[in-house]
This record gives sequence, C-alpha cells and structure tokens, in this order.
Amino acid sequence: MSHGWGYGADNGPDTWEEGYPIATGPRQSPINIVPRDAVYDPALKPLKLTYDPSDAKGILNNGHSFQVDFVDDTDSSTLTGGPISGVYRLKQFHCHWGSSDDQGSEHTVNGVRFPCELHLVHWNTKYPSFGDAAKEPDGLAVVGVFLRIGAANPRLQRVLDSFESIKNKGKQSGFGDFDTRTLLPPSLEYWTYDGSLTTPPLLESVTWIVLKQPISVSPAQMEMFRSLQFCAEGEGVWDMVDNFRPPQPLKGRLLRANFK
Ligand SMILES: Cc1ccnc(S(N)(=O)=O)n1
Ligand SMILES: [Zn+2]
Repeated sequence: MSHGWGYGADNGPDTWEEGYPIATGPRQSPINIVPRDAVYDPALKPLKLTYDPSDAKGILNNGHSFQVDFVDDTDSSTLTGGPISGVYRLKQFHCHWGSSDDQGSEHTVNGVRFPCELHLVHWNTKYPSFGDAAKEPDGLAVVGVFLRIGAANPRLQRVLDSFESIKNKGKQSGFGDFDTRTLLPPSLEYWTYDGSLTTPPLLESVTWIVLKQPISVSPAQMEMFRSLQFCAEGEGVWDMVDNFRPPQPLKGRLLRANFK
C-alpha cells in the first residue's frame, strides 16, 4: 500500500514534488521572512478578526496535525481588512511544531525558527465553499501566529487539554464555545505575501498574513503538543513532531508590512 505524504524520511517535504508538482511552483509557502526586505505599505488596512465562540465545532487528529473546525455557513466568524478584499470565513485552525523547542515553525524570521506556529485558515466567500476557494489565487487567507517559549498560555490550555481524546490519527471530539480571538497577540501588526498551502495539495491560493508579535507557550505545554501521534490507534507509536515544511524560495515575490 503506497503511504500518503507525511513528514517522515520517505514521505516528507522533499518527496512531495512527486505527487504534487506545484511543490516547486512560483508562490510556495512557507518563506523565510527578512524584515529588512519587507516594504511598508501604508495602503494596507488593519486586520479585522470577528470570531463567534459558538462557531467552534470539533477537534480532530488528521494524521498531520490537530485541527479545530468551525461552522462556516454564515458570516459569524470572519476575517476582513488587512491585505484582502471582501469577507473570508474561518474554517479551521491548526499548528505545526518541533521535536525540540529550537524548531517547529514553518515561517522563519531572519532564519530564526520558533517552537510552534498557529495557522488560522479562512476562505473567500466570493466562492461557494472552502473547497472551491482553495483552487483560486485569492481563495484563502491564513493568519500565522508564532509561539515562543515563555509563560504558560492559559488560553491555549483548553486546546491542549483536549489532546488526550484525539491522541491518534482519525480521532475527533466535540470542541464548542471557544473564543479564537483569545489566541491572538495584543498587536495585529503583520507581514503579508502571496503563497500556498504548506501541506499537500500545496495549492497556490493563500494570502499569507503573518503576525509580527508571538504568543507565549511553556515548555510543558510544548510537550503536550508532542503527545499527539501521527499514527492511528494500534498502529504503533510515532510521536507527532516536526510536522513543518521548511522555507521555500521567494522567487521574486514582494513581502509587505503594515508597520514601519
Ligand atoms: C487547510 C489547510 C490545508 C493544507 N495546508 C494548510 S496551511 N498549513 O497552509 O495552513 N491549511
Ligand atoms: Zn498550517
């Protein structure tokens, strides 16, 4: 049985091009963010993130990460402003993290890797669904938030506490009444560039919005991320760690900032 893509030695990011030739396309993600090369754009609007806690639906171990899924049949949890036009609905959030605190994020800043990176995935409501939007160059907008080692993050703890019920691939559980806004840092200053999904199908449909200010996570909390498993129950032990794609070539793309 041919196994799918993953983060192992024989199915990791360097092999993805075999099944997904777009892996070497012109607008792949993540990238290394070099703040000195970012162009301040005064026309960039502030981000407006409006999330209804009652839209949180469930949490799933999809075999690559965990994801918290949201009801997205109304405009109750949306992203507007920033570099995008129109209304984008929150679909899910997930994270990427390392086997140790010195790696884990997908985007890097001046080559610096963070232990974890949170992705809030939104889709453009000019298209009928997430799946349709994901095929369009302006279809998705992902807000990236870096996590840095520091004090324990109480707002993250609710997510981490649910991990024991989704330890293995395919496990899911209810996850309601969660205010996603509480995961964001005080400052919403951001970098933005045109990119892609960072996991297959690597579709080049993402407007990336990476927040400059990290949120905190404690070493003990990082160990809880590492308690998840890539494999299904009864299929052995394979800690879910290092589920990140390394930075990809910028290929002439413009990196903008909404701050000086
Ligand atoms: C929903 C989804 C699929 C694949 N990749 C991503 S990501 N890591 O670019 O946010 N999100
Ligand atoms: Zn992601």
